[in-house]
Amino acid sequence: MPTQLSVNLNKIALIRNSRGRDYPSISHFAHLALKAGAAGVTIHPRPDQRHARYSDVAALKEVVAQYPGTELNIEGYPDRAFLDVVLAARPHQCTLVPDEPGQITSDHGWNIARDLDKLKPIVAELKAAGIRVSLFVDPDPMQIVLAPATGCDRIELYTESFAHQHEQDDFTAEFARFAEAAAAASAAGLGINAGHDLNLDNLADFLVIPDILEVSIGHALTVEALHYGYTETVQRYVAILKAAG
Ligand SMILES: CC(=O)[C@@H](O)[C@H](O)COP(=O)(O)O
Ligand SMILES: NCC(=O)COP(=O)(O)O
Repeated sequence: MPTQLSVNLNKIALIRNSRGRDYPSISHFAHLALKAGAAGVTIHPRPDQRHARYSDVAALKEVVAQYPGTELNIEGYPDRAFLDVVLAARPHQCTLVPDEPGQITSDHGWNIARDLDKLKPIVAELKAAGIRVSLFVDPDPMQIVLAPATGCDRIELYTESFAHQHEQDDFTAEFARFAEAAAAASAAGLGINAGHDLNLDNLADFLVIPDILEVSIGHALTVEALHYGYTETVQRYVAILKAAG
C-alpha cells in the first residue's frame, strides 16, 4: 500500500483564528482534502490553541466519519486537557509530541530513555480507548529501539533536518540517517510515520525510504495551495505517494 497522506489543518485554523469567526472553516478544508484523495487529516491543538482548537477535534471526527477508510490524527503534548479531548473524541490515531507550551513549532522528538515511565501510562490509557498511538521522535535509533517499551504502535520521524538538507541540495548523509532510523523502527516492530517540513519538492526523495506508512503535511502544503489551489495541491501529493509505490 502506498504511503498515506494526512493533511495537517493547523494553518487553516491559524487563518481562521485571525478574524474571530469560522472563516475559513477547517471542516470545509478537511472535506476538500479528503475529496482530493488524502487518507486523513491531522490537527495539533497546542495549549494556547493558537491555531487548532480542542473544539475542532470533535468537528473533524464528524467530517472524517463521512469518508469511509479515512483517519483523524490528533497530535499534541499529553497534558490532561489534551488527553481528555482525545479520549472523548477517540480519533484513529494520537501522535504524542514533547513540545513545551511556548514553542513556535515542534522542533524535537521524545527522550524516551528519560520519559519512559511518564509515557507508559499515557500510551496505555489511549490504547485502552482503542486509539493507535504514535510517538514523535528524532531519527535516533538509540531512542527508537526504546519505543516499544512505551506500548506505542508507531513512531513519527521528525523530518525537519531532512527537509533542511534537501533545501541545501546536500541530503545524502541525512537521508542515510533517516534510513537507519527507519530500519531500527521496522526491526523493533514499529509502524513508521513521518512529518514536519515535508513538501512537494522533497517528498519523493524522502519516500525512497521503505515502509513509511503515513506522512502528515500541512505548513508547506498550505503555502503551495496559494499557488496551485488546495484541491490540486493535495492531488499532487497523492500522485507523488502513488508514484513512490
Ligand atoms: C509535530 C509536527 O511536527 C507538526 O505536526 C506540528 O503540528 C507543527 O505544528 P505547527 O503547525 O504549530 O508548526
Ligand atoms: N506531524 C507533522 C505534521 O502534522 C505537519 O507538519 P508540517 O507539514 O506542518 O511541517
